[in-house]
Amino acid sequence: MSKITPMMQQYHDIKNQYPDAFLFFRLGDFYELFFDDAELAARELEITLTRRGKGDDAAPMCGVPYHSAENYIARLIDKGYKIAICEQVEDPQTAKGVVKREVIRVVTPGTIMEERAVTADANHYIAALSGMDHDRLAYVRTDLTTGETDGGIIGSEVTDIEKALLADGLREVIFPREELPSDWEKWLKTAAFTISYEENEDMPDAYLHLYDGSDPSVRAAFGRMLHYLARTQKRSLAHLQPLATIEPREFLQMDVHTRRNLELTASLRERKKKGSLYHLLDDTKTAMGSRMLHRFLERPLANKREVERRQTLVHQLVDDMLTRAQLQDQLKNVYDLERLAGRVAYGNVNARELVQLRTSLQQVPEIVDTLPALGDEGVRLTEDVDVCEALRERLEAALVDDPPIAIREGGMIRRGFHEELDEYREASENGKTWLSNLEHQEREATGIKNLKVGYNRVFGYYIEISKAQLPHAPDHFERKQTLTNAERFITPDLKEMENRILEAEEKMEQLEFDLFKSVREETNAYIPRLQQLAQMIAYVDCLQSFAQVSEERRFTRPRFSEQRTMSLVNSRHPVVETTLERGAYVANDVHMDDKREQLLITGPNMAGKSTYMRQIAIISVMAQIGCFVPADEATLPLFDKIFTRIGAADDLVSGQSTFMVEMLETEHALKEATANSLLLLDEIGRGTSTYDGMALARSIVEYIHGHIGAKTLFSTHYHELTVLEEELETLWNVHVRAEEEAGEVIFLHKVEEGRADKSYGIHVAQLAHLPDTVIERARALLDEYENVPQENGIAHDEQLPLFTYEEEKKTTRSVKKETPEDAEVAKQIRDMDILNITPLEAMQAIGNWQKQLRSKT
Ligand SMILES: Nc1ncnc2c1ncn2[C@@H]1O[C@H](COP(=O)(O)OP(=O)(O)OP(=O)(O)O)[C@@H](O)[C@H]1O
Repeated sequence: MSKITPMMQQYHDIKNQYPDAFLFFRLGDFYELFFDDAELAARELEITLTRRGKGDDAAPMCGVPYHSAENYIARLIDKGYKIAICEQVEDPQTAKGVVKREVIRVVTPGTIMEERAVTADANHYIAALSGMDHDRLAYVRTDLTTGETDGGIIGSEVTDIEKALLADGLREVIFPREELPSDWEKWLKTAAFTISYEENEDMPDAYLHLYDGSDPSVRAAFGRMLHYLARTQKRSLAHLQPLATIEPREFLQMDVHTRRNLELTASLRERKKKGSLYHLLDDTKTAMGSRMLHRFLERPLANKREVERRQTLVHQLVDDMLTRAQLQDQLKNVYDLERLAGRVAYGNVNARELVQLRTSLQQVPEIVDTLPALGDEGVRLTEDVDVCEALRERLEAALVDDPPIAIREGGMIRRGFHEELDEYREASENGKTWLSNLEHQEREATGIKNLKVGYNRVFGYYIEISKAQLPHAPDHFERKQTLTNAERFITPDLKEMENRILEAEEKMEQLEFDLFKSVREETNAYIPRLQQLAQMIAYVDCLQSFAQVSEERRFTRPRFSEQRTMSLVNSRHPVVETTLERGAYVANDVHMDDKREQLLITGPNMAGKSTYMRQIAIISVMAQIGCFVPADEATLPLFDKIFTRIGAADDLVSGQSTFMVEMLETEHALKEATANSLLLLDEIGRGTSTYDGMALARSIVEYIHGHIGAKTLFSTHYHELTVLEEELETLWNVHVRAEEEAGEVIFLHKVEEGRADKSYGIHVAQLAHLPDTVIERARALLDEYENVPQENGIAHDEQLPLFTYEEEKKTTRSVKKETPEDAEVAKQIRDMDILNITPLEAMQAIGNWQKQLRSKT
């Protein structure tokens, strides 16, 4: 380190302060990265790695041009990295020694503001936690682009955190640097967000007004957030909004699996908006409206008054098509006020964006005038909003209609706004007129027809004469530059005018920039009012979208039942319906009340059991966000929680056995559900042996019946369970009907009372084109099983022997005698600890058993 240059010393000093970020070190027109940063960035960004210096001291280096840095930064952020941006903070021309450099901002996944890195219709959250050592944990969540902040108290288990925080768009979480509970460590390893640390959790004085609650943990989490933001952003956070305390009881609670399973905001397989309920309901006209809809879906309400408030407006908007159309037109001209306000606070808004703000404000009075047509609720929305008229007028007076993006090159400020500016402008324009007259005059005076007046950066204004005409050049022309075919001259008058023009232009640009900054400052003072306006507009946009979609798709206004009755006539799954031809979806009724709390659903594979269950949950969610629902008539309980145990698509990733996950989720549901909850359990117990599975399924149903009383839909292939209807008072059998015609199964998708008479597994296998030999053999076996005489006296259908242990033993013996190889394989299967093996190990084990069994023939 002895020969280290002062600049590299400066680099190391700064880098040491930002060990967990790429240091973008400004050197002239480039940001350079060195050492490990350089090697990693070169790999991640696929840019060339070079070296600075020679021999052993040579430092690996790579760089990106500063004018395209935003792009590279966005790519690194996307991969979860942080970037400390280190600028030259003094003029290199006048600096003594090494130019002074400072980190002006640390860009992190949760704090990036740049337009290209944020999605218009999604929030991007950064969260902070506090109170890890207690059994209650506080969180605060902020979207820095819009300034929205919420928070509250949750339990300290991973599932609690997931429920509160793991919305789509969580990009970064700030922790204190202390021991974390061990199950957290495991969870964090698979986390899709960036982890950051901040120790200080004292609420900074400047922000005290943002939290008016009294909870010390929430205050601490908010303090942690603010310190982290201050440390990384190093600028005003004036656009942060007061913290909205989230009271879980006010909302319909769903865990992460449930939200994913129901495909509320993203499709299950591809995790895309398309195919989700969000996509279906989103006919919003503004990005703010679209983001609010997303938040509605993440947190449906459990507060009836609030739901009905939304419903009332949606109802009005459905009925009053004219007002709806008017609002839609008005909303189309409203830009993203929330993010514009954020950029104003951040000091990186440009004149074009302020014009967008102005255009939006010009729409507001019309929207405010339209809303009262929607009755009392419409009027209520217009109360307390400030239409920011003075700001609108100021922006109208100050800014031209189509300003450039650059803010230092003039062309932004309207004539008549500022006297001095107008004078400079006039001077510059007069000068230009003088110049264009000059060309004409000199042509006349000299008789040179192709004489030209031109401008270049090096020589300024000049008069150009072609070589052939040179002899006619008058004496007072001073020669300045010689080209191949022409000669360029200046005159004293020309130079004087040039000075006047350039001086005026330089002053003009500086003055325009100053004026722009002062207008931006003035806008700053309106931020809270703009945010409030943005909320109102987003709300109206969201509800008009509900109304539009409800009308187009023939949704109906649901009523809420105090008696916890659910009665749906001709209900549909709104998303599946759109994937089928018009009219192909089979609508179904649902009836549940306090005498009919659990429905046991049987029916063949592919009949539509899962769809029916999801449909009920989705309709409940739609009702609780204030939207109409896909049914002819709908009465619903106001649920407090929804639990689902459907499918296993995500389970493989977590490394846990599918059955274990199923049991963990069931445990969670049984512990948390109340009589006001909705439970969807799809084929519980199918992941273990028939005997085990059926026993578990039965005891779970009994438990829900006896201890919880939640509205429950339970689908099963264990037809034996249908006898429960006789034992459990509030449990009823329903089935999805299918018919057999000429050996083919026809799915009717119709849900009817009573149990299914038959399973159609082999038909479905046939539909899936399994080899004919397999199908025929299966049919023969089925016949054989079905014809085994019944001994144990249980009332059951034709399919039962397949699932009865005693029968299985019997039939197995009748088919083939057990060999020593069979016994050995059976022992290995019995001894296997399936909770502690990977899917790959399971595959290998099956492969071995196959080998053993095949070797005996
Ligand atoms: N009501 C309906 N009307 C029309 N088509 C439907 C209806 N319900 C389901 N379907 C169609 O049937 C397919 C299978 O439905 P679903 O997955 O719900 O069956 P399932 O009974 O749960 O099957 P499995 O027991 O194999 O899981 C769906 O993808 C859908 O295309």
